[in-house]
This record gives sequence, C-alpha cells and structure tokens, in this order.
Amino acid sequence: MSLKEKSIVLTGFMGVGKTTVGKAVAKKLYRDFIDIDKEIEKKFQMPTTEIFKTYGEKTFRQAEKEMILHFSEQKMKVISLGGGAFLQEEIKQACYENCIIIFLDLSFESWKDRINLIIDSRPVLQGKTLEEMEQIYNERQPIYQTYHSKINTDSLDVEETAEYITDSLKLAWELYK
Ligand SMILES: Nc1ncnc2c1ncn2[C@@H]1O[C@H](COP(=O)(O)OP(=O)(O)O)[C@@H](O)[C@H]1O
Ligand SMILES: O=C(O)C1=C[C@@H](OP(=O)(O)O)[C@@H](O)[C@H](O)C1
Ligand SMILES: [Mg+2]
Repeated sequence: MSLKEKSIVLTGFMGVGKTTVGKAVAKKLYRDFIDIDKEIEKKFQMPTTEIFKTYGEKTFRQAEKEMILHFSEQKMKVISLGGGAFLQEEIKQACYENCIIIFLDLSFESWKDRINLIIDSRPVLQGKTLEEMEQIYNERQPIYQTYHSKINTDSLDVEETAEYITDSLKLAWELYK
C-alpha cells in the first residue's frame, strides 16, 4: 500500500477531539470517515454507556478490537478510535503497520475544561473524582506513544487542528511519493 493510500488513524485520550477532528479531516481529504465507537454502537444498537451497563467493558473491548482490525485493513479512510483502544497491543500493532497514526495530545489542564462536555457519554469517567480522572489520564499516556505524528491541541480549535493535520499529510505525501 502506498503512503497516500493508507488510512489515517486518530488516537489519544477521551475528549481530546478524535471524533470531531477526524470528521473535519475526512471532509478536507474527501475520504470516508469511520468513528469506531459509532460503529460499535450501530452493532449493538445502543449507546456506549448502555453497552458497558448491559454487557460489560470486556464485551465492548472485544467488539472494539474486531471493528478496528477490520477497518485498519481498508485504504483511504479517516478512522477515529476510542481512547481505550490502544490498551490492546494487537490493535496498536495493526494500526501501526497498516495506517498512519496521529496522536492528538492535550494537557490535563486544558482537558479539565472539557469534562462537562463528555462526562455523560464516557462510562470510564463516570463516578470518578477529578484526582481519579487525572490518574487515568496519566496512566493512559504511555499507550499513546506509538504514533507516526503527534499534535498538541492546547491552543488549537477543531478547524485549526484539522488544517494542521491535512497540511502535514500533504507535505509527507509530496516528499515521499
Ligand atoms: N480543539 C478543540 N477545542 C475545543 N473543543 C474541542 C476541540 N476538539 C473537540 N472539542 C470538543 O470536545 C468534546 C469532545 O470531543 P470528541 O471529538 O468527542 O473527543 P474524542 O472523540 O477524542 O473523545 C466535544 O464537545 C468537542 O466539540
Ligand atoms: O478511553 C476509553 O476507555 C473510552 C473512550 C471512548 O471514546 P473517546 O476516546 O472517543 O471518548 C469510548 O471508546 C469508550 O467510552 C471508552
Ligand atoms: Mg470519540
């Protein structure tokens, strides 16, 4: 597969903007957009929080793995992962080999301001104190260190982040064609 054909995968902690930015990047590149959480929710016909409540996290993680292994083999997509996907080594390897992984980084200080936007739809955060959330944030950082490109979004809005990503990709495609 040539570099230009590879699917783009967005990774990073919950709430950093993978879904929102992924959609914007796909639009700019005229590619299909796949949000893995959306695909899992379609499969189970219920929101993620309900999947966790009804079937448990293990079932969610199994579906997440199957879905990502399937889509990571496809060309020319923009794929937004869930923030827990890279807890599974097999997913990380498949994405690293087949796709271009972009890590959306955001400091905990900036992340804190988004809690209200995401808390209701993120079962992993529900019932946690701010200190516990910070602990999860810190514990998760090592899993995101497998990437091809990293972008810190502390001072960027969605459109600026999407533009930075597409500009970098176009440059890489031009350089390595
Ligand atoms: N760069 C950004 N600046 C400000 N808010 C953002 C940014 N990126 C995303 N958001 C907002 O943060 C929330 C979580 O974004 P989302 O794309 O669902 O993150 P993720 O998929 O990484 O969990 C949404 O309400 C979204 O509008
Ligand atoms: O980090 C996690 O464990 C999760 C992140 C969520 O996706 P986002 O990163 O898009 O919020 C979703 O997959 C699920 O709630 C579990
Ligand atoms: Mg998302």
